[in-house]
Amino acid sequence: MFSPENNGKTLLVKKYLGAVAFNNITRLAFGKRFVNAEGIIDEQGLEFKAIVSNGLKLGASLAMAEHIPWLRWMFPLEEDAFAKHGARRDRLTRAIMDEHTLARQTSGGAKQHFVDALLTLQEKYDLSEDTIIGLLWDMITAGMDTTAISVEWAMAELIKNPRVQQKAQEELDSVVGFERVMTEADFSGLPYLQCVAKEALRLHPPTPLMLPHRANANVRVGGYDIPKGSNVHVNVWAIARDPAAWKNPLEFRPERFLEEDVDMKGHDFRLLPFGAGRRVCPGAQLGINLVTSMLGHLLHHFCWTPPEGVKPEEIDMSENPGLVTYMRIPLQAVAAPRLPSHLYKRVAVDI
Ligand code: HEM
Repeated sequence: MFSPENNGKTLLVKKYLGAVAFNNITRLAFGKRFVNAEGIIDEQGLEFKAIVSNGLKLGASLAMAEHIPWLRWMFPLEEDAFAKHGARRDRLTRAIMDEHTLARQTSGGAKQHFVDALLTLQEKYDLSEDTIIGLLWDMITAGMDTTAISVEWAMAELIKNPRVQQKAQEELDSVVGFERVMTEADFSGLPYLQCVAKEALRLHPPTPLMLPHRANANVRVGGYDIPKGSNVHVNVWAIARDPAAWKNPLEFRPERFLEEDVDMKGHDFRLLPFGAGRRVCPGAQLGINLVTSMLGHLLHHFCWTPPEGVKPEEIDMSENPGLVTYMRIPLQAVAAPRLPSHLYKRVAVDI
């Protein structure tokens, strides 16, 4: 993002967010960056990306067949394609798992990545290899797009609302300053930034209908009879915009959460971007941290404005319908650096 050729240029924001979210999740799950310091993706990374996008494609066809039964004939279950996809995914994951097992054997200790945690606990909890592969891919598919989408919507709101952007930047400047970059340890001193992330997740939950739940008994909820076996979707998007629950619900105003601390991890039913109950998102806190971290870095490092000739209020905020809700028109913006140049260099990290 910070390179002379990007100066004053209109950037497709999601291209960068996708790359960061990909790195975040692969580092957490596998302790691996598949992208080098020059932004070049290696062979394993290309295979990884291809598997992710193929999985999304197959998942979408499955969802269609599942939810619109009378259209099922149009989306025949491609069993062959699923089997091939599974085999490809397992091959790559096994290779990475073997690398980790070897590394643990040679170093004598366990590295702190999700794959190491699972492999170290394999015997104790009787986890099969298939279960470990399944858990790793749950984390990857559930954690990558959700975080990138949330940040894209948040950035659109921040460009539409320069007052909020400036206020978040002033907080970052006073807490982090101009001589270093933000770290997770700064979060507790950045309450406004945290409220910005929360307000973005209120107005733009990336999974607006959560995940489908199936009623395992006949129940009555809010006066509606739900027969056993029904698929139930909870519209958390609509609840978070309900004027009966929120003052000026359509306004992007992070201050509302400084005035009233509303839980967003399943305890306050007005705000449920991560769902609630037994199947609540297990990655909620990680998701919040990743979104806060991406937003903090983007705001500390750059001032964001719409492309030349576009007014902030003209940014298209319509949604692309789907299980996960992308912006229909991907956000484009201009990023002006605001820190000394040495703070934009990539730093090698021990992963
Ligand atoms: C902003 C980021 C995220 C949002 C908004 C989000 C939202 C959600 C929602 C709404 C559900 C369904 C809950 C329900 O139906 O009750 C869910 C499930 C899940 N999420 Fe997340 N998520 C995020 C990030 C993550 C991350 C980072 C991970 C893991 C690394 C993760 C892992 C999962 C898993 C494994 C499930 C399925 C849980 C189950 O079915 O028992 N999520 N998420």
